[in-house]
Amino acid sequence: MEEIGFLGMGIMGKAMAMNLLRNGFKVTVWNRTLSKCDELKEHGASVGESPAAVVKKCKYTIGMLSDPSAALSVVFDKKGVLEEICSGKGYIDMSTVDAETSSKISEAVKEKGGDFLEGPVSGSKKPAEDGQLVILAAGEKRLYDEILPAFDVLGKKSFFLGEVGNGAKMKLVVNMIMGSMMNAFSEGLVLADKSGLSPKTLLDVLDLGAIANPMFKMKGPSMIQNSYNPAFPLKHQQKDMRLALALGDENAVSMPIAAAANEVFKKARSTGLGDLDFSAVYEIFKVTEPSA
Ligand SMILES: NC(=O)C1=CN([C@@H]2O[C@H](COP(=O)(O)OP(=O)(O)OC[C@H]3O[C@@H](n4cnc5c(N)ncnc54)[C@H](OP(=O)(O)O)[C@@H]3O)[C@@H](O)[C@H]2O)C=CC1
Ligand SMILES: O=CC(=O)O
Repeated sequence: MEEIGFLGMGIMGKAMAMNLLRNGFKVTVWNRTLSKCDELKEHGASVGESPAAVVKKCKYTIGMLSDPSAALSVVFDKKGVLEEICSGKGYIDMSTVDAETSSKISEAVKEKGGDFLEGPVSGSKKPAEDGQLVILAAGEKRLYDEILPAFDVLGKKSFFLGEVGNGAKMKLVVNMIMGSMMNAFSEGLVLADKSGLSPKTLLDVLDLGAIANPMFKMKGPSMIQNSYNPAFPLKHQQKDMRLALALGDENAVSMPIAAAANEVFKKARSTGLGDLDFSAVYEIFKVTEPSA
């Protein structure tokens, strides 16, 4: 397969690029904070000096950026993707963004003759390291077919969902549910504790019943030890709730549960928990109001 460019060496980008390298792909990486490319370089990656330089060198370039403004910035800014994208090249944005952001990027790339695919992923740091992501692609089907060998390394399953925006929307729906679940889970852990039950026993009970799931199983034990090493940063989960609520607004869908969960994530961000794992929202539920 052709050399792959990779923009964004955050938690996910680094794990994904490393995985491609491990599986024999030639990879050229770029990150705004250049030092985050060092480890990749030690494992055989080349380093590009700008997104434009990476796109110039590679037939396919993947972006994995924090949010809509970062995703737009690497494409539209000086020395961005648009300066070098052209016919015969493809840009694949795997960041979690809204459909409007994705469409803006798609239109600009297509105007230059390039192909565009969105491919947000479900699954966190560990699935990214293990090539077990779920890829929610949409956009140019030809590019999807061409990039599939790389997707097969990055993920356990890829979906092609049709027109640009459908991948973004699917990802936001999934993360809206996940964020609401994390709030309910946190509330339950606190309720168990305050009513004299063992949170650890609650985890065991949950894991044997109909609402057992990998997220409770993976996050629960570290949460009850107040440990929130970031796999999925809380600030990104709050961004996803915000974007999902906007999607609800557009479609006149009432979302009281997600809206309440978003408020708690906002509170967590405002108290300095944004860079911790999203499970740190548990800390907000633990705070007891002073009695009158
Ligand atoms: N972590 C997870 O479990 C998952 C995350 N996602 C999504 O994947 C995306 C990346 O997440 P994750 O890796 O965790 O995030 P990180 O915060 O670890 O990394 C964010 C990346 O975006 C870059 N960035 C931020 N702002 C800009 C900017 N203005 N210009 C250029 N680059 C910028 C950062 O560069 P710098 O190093 O210079 O700050 C960094 O490379 C997000 O959209 C997230 O919602 C999806 C599934 C799971
Ligand atoms: O977006 C986060 C995830 O775990 O999926």
